[in-house]
Amino acid sequence: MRRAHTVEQVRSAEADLMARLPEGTLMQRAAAGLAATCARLLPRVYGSRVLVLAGSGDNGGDALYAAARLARRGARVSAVLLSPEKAHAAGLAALLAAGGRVTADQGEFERADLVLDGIVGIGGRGGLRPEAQPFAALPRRGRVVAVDVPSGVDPDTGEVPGVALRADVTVCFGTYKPGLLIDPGASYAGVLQLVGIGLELPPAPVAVLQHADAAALLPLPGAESDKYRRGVVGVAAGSARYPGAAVLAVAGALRGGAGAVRYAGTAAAEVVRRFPEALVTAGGPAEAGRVQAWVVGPGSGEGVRELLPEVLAADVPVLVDADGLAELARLGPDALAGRSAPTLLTPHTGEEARLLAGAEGGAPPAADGLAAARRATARRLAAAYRATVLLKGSTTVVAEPDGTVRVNPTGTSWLATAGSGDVLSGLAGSLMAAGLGPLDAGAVAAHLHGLAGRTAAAGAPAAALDVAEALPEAWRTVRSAGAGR
Ligand SMILES: NC(=O)C1=CN([C@@H]2O[C@H](COP(=O)(O)OP(=O)(O)OC[C@H]3O[C@@H](n4cnc5c(N)ncnc54)[C@H](OP(=O)(O)O)[C@@H]3O)[C@@H](O)[C@H]2O)[C@@H](O)CC1
Ligand SMILES: Nc1ncnc2c1ncn2[C@@H]1O[C@H](COP(=O)(O)OP(=O)(O)O)[C@@H](O)[C@H]1O
Ligand SMILES: [K+]
Repeated sequence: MRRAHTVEQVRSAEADLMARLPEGTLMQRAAAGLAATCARLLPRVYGSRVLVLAGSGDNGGDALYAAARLARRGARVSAVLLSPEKAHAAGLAALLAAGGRVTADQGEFERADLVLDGIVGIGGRGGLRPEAQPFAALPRRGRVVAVDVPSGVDPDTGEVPGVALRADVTVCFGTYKPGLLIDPGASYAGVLQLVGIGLELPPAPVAVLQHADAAALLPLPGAESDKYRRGVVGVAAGSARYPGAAVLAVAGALRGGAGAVRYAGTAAAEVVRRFPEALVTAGGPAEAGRVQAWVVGPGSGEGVRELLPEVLAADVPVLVDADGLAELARLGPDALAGRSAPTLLTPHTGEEARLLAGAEGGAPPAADGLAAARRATARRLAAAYRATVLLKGSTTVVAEPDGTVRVNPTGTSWLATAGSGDVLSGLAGSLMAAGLGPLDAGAVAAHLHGLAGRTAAAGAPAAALDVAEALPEAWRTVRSAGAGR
């Protein structure tokens, strides 16, 4: 699991540790790890051109000390001081003593084999200041290594409020920061490299599943399993007008680990024609038979008005998507008040805006603003509805009402294709029926769905059904990393 901590948590852990260690120890640990990564990125250190962009704080100090280490190994290092009078004095002295020099020539950025972005780290607020902005637009020959955080990215939220410097690699200290894992910030961070500096940290508020974590959560049949014990998922989706959504949700549900898929609704004929293994009824959910979780809403159309309350009244986990979310926004959070089983809501930002308006009153907030602050708004929505929220889009965020967040970076923008969300709902509902809680089900579903999107697209457009058909391959990829399960 990749775990991320907030700036406040990092500062507090840092203060505890610094009180016990000689001054400067942490910065030396950080600089040593940073220099080692830089050395690995260069074909050889001796003779390489390294440029340091150093801001006014300890982030600049880390970069200057690391550069001094590279200079001692023969690198040709220069430093641009963005606030010369406030540059980290000891770090600068170390660099100069190792043969580095100060420059004001921005052209060195383009000629460098490696650039160290030490402009600003976890002390940064707002985008790059004017004196640093030109670097973001310059062509580059070498690689840019961000120190702790790409400068201009909000470390806690991943927001990029102005201009930020795009990195090829980010070397972060002590723990990942949420802004490195959540878009748009994540897309500026490149490859992440964690350097341990000995911090003792509290439980992480944000985590990202790795393949092995997802593998450990996958519901696998045991020797004694039968289809009912594996869990049965019910899908109440589609309508005469939108039968395809039912087919796609069932396609996802069949690849989610439940032992059987029941479908209830007016698209029963289309579903069974495409998937003879589905157990279908053209009636309502009450006629479907027992299930361990319901998926409701994709393509349900106006019928959702009767459907949603009926499904929500069932004492099993329920996933609400698409038209179900529009209806829930109309009813407001009270519609979930009587439920004791988990509820998982799977909005994109447009649906999220309507749900927030349904809870908080007023007009729906602008979707652009919600997309830029994904962690905060997913948590706000989860708290308002007291339900787990899976916010779709570039990096999917799964948030619990208590504020716990998992983010998923496995997806690709090729998934932005009609119907791929229906596949995701079927998949996540199936995982809930197989026994996963809503946070795990949402995170594992997003993980598998993202991988399947990559396999299905592989550089060319993929249709939603292709994504569903690539899910078994995603399971195998995840399981092969899960050490023999
Ligand atoms: N925590 C740890 O465990 C360890 C932390 N370590 C390192 O320390 C780093 C944090 O250092 P830090 O606290 O000195 O803050 P930092 O990010 O350098 O900013 C400093 C100043 O920059 C300014 N500024 C603000 N916004 C700006 C902007 N947008 N663009 C430009 N400038 C901006 C503002 O000053 P101002 O100019 O406003 O006076 C602010 O006070 C951390 O990221 C890690 O690298 C490691 O050494 C070891 C252990
Ligand atoms: N830019 C993107 N990067 C990664 N994944 C994306 C992006 N845009 C959309 N997706 C994913 O594609 C799926 C689209 O779902 P949704 O918007 O509900 O579409 P539909 O309603 O047509 O099925 C979601 O899983 C979402 O996370
Ligand atoms: K930085």
